[in-house]
Amino acid sequence: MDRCPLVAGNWKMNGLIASLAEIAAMGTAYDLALKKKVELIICPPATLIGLALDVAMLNGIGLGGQDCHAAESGAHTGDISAEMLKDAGATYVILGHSERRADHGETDNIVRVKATAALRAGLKPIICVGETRHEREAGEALSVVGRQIEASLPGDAPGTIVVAYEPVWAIGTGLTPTLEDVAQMHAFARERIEARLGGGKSEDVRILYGGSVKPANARELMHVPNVDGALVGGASLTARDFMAIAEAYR
Ligand SMILES: O=C(CO)COP(=O)(O)O
Repeated sequence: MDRCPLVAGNWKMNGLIASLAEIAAMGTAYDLALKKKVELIICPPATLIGLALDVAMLNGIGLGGQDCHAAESGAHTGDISAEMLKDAGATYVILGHSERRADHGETDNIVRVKATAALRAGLKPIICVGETRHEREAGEALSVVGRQIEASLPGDAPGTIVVAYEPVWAIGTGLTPTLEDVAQMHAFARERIEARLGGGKSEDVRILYGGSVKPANARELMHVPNVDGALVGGASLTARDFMAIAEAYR
């Protein structure tokens, strides 16, 4: 088992050309010693991927998209294919984020088909799963996430895929699960990923925690067993906060 931790910034629908200065500042703080400890990527809005490429590459920071269409090209106004993201310079793509599941009705089936498209294009999918507050309170968190893993991951996916556990109630709220709950969920997720992919591949799959990761809680969350990094929303918008989170791995 040799999983390099991954800290990924999800900028969601935030970021203008001026925001590229934050990526440049992240690069300044991402020194050689830290590069050996943790991989960093930023998933800006698609409008910025091409523009961010030079500054990101120069600094060893990767880029990802936030969604893709299942088809390679065609009559799908407003959509972007995995091949287009790859062409623009992305190496990852976030899929099945709870905001897309809620805003765009994305089901596990849709997420799985998109993940297959991402792999076809040579992108690493970051597949998001996580229970709602209602589901957690009903004692269904594990079963919901187990089902999402089973149905959202392509069964033949390689160990290079990434899974992000993001409890919906922890996103943008400042709330986080207890460290015990995170440990339980991540261990369970790895079991379910193994059941889905087989062949010991789950040992290579990085399982990120997401939901109100901040500089103040990053260190303890990132050191929970089976937590292989973070998917960061709000705190990824500034170099100061994002790099303070990455420092948890120094
Ligand atoms: O949804 C998230 C990342 O994908 C988490 O967002 P916050 O870090 O803002 O809670």
